[in-house]
Amino acid sequence: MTPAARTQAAIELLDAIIASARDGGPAADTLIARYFAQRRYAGSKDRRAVRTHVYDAIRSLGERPASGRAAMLALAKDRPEIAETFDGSAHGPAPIDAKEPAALPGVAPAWLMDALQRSGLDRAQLIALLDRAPLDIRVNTLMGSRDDALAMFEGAEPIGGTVAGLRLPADTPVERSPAFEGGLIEVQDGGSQIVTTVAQVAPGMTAIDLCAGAGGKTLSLAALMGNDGRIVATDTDRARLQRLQPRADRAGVMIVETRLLDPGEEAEALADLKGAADVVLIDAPCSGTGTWRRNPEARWRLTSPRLERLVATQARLLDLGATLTKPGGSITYIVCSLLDAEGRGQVDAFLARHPGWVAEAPVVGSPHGAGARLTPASDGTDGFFVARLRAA
Ligand SMILES: C[S@@+](CC[C@H](N)C(=O)[O-])C[C@H]1O[C@@H](n2cnc3c(N)ncnc32)[C@H](O)[C@@H]1O
Repeated sequence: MTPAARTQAAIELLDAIIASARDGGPAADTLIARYFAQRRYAGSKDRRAVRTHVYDAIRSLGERPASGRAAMLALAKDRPEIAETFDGSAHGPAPIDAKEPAALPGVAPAWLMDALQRSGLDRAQLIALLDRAPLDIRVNTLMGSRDDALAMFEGAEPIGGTVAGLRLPADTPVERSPAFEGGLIEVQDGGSQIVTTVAQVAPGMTAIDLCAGAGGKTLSLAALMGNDGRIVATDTDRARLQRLQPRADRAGVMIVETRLLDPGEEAEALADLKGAADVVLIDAPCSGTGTWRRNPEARWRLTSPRLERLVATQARLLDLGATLTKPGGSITYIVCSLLDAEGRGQVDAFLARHPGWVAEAPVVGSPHGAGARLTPASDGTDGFFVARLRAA
């Protein structure tokens, strides 16, 4: 592909990503994969270059742009080599008209910037939300040690604050490595590993991972429990939950059972586990403002009504967690968002609704309200809020 054709491809992809963000369609990565699956003539260098254009544009624009062309015009303003590709050639974009509007640079939509600033993030922390995420893995201590894995990956470095985390050079082909195929490692952000330790699970416990998804944190819990005890992993998303068991098998995890929940009828499906859990982990569905490093277009998707629905679901899941916890047991509440409505405020509201419960300050990240927070700027991880709650 010529440089102009690469710019045109980025414009087309950005049009699809903008529409998908507006209409609740697939993620940018999925759309990029589909686009190139239909264009086999594009080589790996073309694909990489187009992808870089697309993500550079997404990262640089806070508000959802009007079109892919407006987004690429914004990039072209500071990058003469991109401006030159608007050359009207056969497969390239039409020349730039001086009066054409370009999208405006920014970190996030104005309403979200306000909400994040009110949640205590300063400008440097806001900008760091859009850094490029590093490649982190968790060593499965059921299969081997961190030193075993260190020896298998050139340039690997332990992640501070984790017991089994390693940071790898970008582009390390992790999923094709023998360590991955043999279950010694999983791809997992260092922050995810750190917040899971707040649950303080131990061998022999009964844990409920209420929003287990495909099991990233479930497998962490199982390793921390030494594969001894019981973990009930639940979710309302069948496709995600179905991915958990094969991952558990690969990781040698024997103590997990999965249970699919119907939205709104979670309590009925868990009636037999009332008061049974030493630990309930609630890795709640959230706006994902802490994971923009990986999904920067997510900030074009979020709306205020969607955030309100998420906050209501989180409150309902916390109340359900309280019924599942045994006397003296605890809830660990996690969101990969830095909005107080989903974190600090959510926990304050829980404590007000449940006078018998107290918050125990987690010893990770920085204290934030009754919990703690990790941020890309301060911790070099995705952004998280985590709190540990116990029936007094
Ligand atoms: C942040 S993700 C969980 C990620 C997962 N724990 C991990 O570490 O990979 C939140 C999950 O909550 C699930 N969820 C949404 N509503 C739910 C509900 N009412 N009950 C249980 N899970 C729900 C979503 O399907 C999603 O998988």
